[in-house]
Amino acid sequence: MRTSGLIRSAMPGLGRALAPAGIAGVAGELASIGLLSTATWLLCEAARRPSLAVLAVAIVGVRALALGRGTLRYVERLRGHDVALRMVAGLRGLLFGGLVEGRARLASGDLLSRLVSDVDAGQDLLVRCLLPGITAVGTGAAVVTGIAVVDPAAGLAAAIVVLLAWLGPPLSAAFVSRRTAKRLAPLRGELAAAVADQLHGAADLTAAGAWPWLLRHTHLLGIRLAGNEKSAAGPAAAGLFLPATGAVAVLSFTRVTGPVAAALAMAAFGAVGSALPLVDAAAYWHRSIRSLGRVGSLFDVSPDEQPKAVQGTVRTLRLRSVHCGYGSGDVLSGVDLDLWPGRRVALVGPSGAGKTTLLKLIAGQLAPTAGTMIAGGRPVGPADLAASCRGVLADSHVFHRSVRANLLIARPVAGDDEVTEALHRAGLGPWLETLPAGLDTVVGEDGGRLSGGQRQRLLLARALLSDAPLLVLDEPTEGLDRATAAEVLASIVEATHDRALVVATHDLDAALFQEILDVRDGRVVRRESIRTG
Ligand SMILES: Nc1ncnc2c1ncn2[C@@H]1O[C@H](COP(=O)(O)OP(=O)(O)OP(=O)(O)O)[C@@H](O)[C@H]1O
Repeated sequence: MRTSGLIRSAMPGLGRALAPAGIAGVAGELASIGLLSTATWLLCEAARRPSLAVLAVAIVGVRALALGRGTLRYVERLRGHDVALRMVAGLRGLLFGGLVEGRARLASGDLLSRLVSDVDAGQDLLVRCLLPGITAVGTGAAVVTGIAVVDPAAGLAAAIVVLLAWLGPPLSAAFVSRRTAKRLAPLRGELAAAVADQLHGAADLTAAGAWPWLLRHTHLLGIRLAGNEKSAAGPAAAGLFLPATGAVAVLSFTRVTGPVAAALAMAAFGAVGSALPLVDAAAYWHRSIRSLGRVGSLFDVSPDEQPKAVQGTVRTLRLRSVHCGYGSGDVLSGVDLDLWPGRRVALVGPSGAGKTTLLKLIAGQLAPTAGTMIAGGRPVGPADLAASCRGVLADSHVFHRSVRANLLIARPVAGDDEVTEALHRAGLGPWLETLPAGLDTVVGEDGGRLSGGQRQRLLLARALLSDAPLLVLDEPTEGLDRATAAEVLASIVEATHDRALVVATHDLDAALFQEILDVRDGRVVRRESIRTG
């Protein structure tokens, strides 16, 4: 999806919503420049000892402008951030809605943290780019017009410097930031990794006496980073001379003299100064547009990946000659598999053979690169499978919430008795009885307060509680002793007699399955059908 379309969908009527903030921004900046000019005029005029009445008007003007400046800036910040936060909320809603409905997908390399910061970049685009842009252009145009009304020659001089300030430093900042961004990002990453190494490996470094080497490496990285950041700040530093240039240009060309000339010079100083935030805006513009482009690309789901009009959920699945991988070549080649309610299939084979990859394909987490996937006589895509399949996979997440909340994610309407039964079936009954807070026990970030085996079985209980017709389990009894593992697996098979079950295991109890697929190097090399009673 294009960035402009993404923004329009996330926040319809953005222009209208942003207008009050833009107007307040320009008015606030004009009040600030008016204050500077009036105060300058007042000081110069006071030296001539005019009547008190003349000065009194200017003094009231200064007070009013000072009050107006603060109030208008407050309104601009309030309105601007309100619109920006609403837009970010809209972007999140759009993205999560798209993910749920299969109109968007996360590429496998998308880290959650990057996704969050990419969405937040929408806020920067409004608050740090668009609003400063509107304020700078509106203020500059209004002040130059004002100066030209008093003295056209001074107006022309001011216009040239203002134009220079609008274009020169921002364009060179955009150019420099584009060039340095390529060097800065890896340098920052390297520095962060070196600092993390020092923190986590402190004991080993001390024991090995390797501190001096790593400290020197970190120090050199810091120096290189500072050097690059300094050159990135060049255009902003050069821009600081421009306001004074504007004032001098007006004083050089104006035909008016005395306090009015000083006031005009200060007005030009302020108008050029109002363009300085454009330097930051230009740097942020590039970054924000790239971030939003990445968010938009998540919506570029090919027609094959979009949910098809399958009637109901996928209950039977036929894979024929399916190939699939992680973007750098196929891991699975030419896999055939048939699933239907009550079908129990075991995947066996050496580590790295492709068992998990096949489970991810069935769960709709990976798209096939070739072959067909048919359900109910129609072709289906990953989104259809994702809606019909639950399971236990290595990257399944445990939420920092209670045991109950972690299970109810699978079926929010389930009662406590069903939740407890699922936990018992997954072999967590004895553990549950030891918990003082029972189902209300909070399990820690990603199940950090659970042992590896307990975490795995909590995920298993969640999958069992769901009413998904397809279940995929990756080593569901890992970490259990043989007797308990056999008991848990038998209980799973009994609980899922009306669904299709695919289990990847290194610890096979053949009697529980109807078909065993031996996977090696991404191919099914042997297929054994077990006759069950
Ligand atoms: N996220 C990934 N990105 C790229 N390659 C991957 C990814 N996950 C797995 N692979 C590769 O795919 C191949 C199959 O891995 P997979 O996890 O499916 O094997 P497995 O049979 O489940 O192994 P194990 O029994 O150890 O879990 C391996 O060569 C692995 O390196």
